[in-house]
Amino acid sequence: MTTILSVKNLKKDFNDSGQKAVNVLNGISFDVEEADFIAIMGPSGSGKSTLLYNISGMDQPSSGEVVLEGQNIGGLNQVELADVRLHKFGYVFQQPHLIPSLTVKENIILAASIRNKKVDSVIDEKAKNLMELTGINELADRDTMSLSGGQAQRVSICRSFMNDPKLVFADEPTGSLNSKSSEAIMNLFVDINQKGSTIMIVTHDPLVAAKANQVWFLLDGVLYQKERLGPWDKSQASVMARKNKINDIMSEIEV
Ligand SMILES: Nc1ncnc2c1ncn2[C@@H]1O[C@H](COP(=O)(O)OP(=O)(O)OP(=O)(O)O)[C@@H](O)[C@H]1O
Repeated sequence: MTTILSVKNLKKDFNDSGQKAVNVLNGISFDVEEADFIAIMGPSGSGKSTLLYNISGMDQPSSGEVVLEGQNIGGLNQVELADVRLHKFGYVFQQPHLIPSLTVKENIILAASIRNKKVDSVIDEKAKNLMELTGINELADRDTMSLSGGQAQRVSICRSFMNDPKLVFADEPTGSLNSKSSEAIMNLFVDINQKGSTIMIVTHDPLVAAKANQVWFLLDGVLYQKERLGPWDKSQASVMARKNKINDIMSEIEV
């Protein structure tokens, strides 16, 4: 197994206008291995999104280390960090944040085109393959304002995979979708993970978390429990067993 990301004694405090510091992450350590698919769960306010932002270069931890492929990204300047975000990480948020004046395909290739300074055939081919994989190739020239929530989220997933990210971070990617679209998006993540991508996803939904290989539970800013679920198996019995296991742990920590 190859470790991609190593997090050591990560702490995050927020200081609100001179008031007492709020300790949100209280010393979290873990390793993420290549092709892991990790769901992060925990009660509201336990620090899930804060953890995701602080390990993905979107925010600066108060202390501790985030080591990506042997490099401590805390030691990077803003330009170097932006480079890591652009080339090594992919992001999917609850809201897809697409650019309304661009088509589906233009949204997908924008960052890659800026990086390469032109739209070359490699970028074009890559976008086509991703649209094919996510089932939106027929929407390539569509105005993004006319997309359903599930379609828009597929566009944002394609966009996040254009740079072949080492690690994809997703914060409640199904949070604004109905259950059918949510399941389709999660099946897509399973598919992508089975092709070798490494994924960390924050969710409140046990059915969403059930598709991951591991579920990590946060409580009061510490990693309370890591549960290995193993490879995804879509049989009804397996789905129910995974969901029940997750619910049991959640009810234990939500008391
Ligand atoms: N920028 C900030 N300034 C001050 N406090 C913050 C900031 N961001 C988050 N917090 C606080 O940190 C705590 C954890 O927030 P976070 O959003 O990480 O929790 P969460 O587990 O993702 O919650 P939820 O499930 O409700 O989305 C909360 O008490 C929140 O108010």
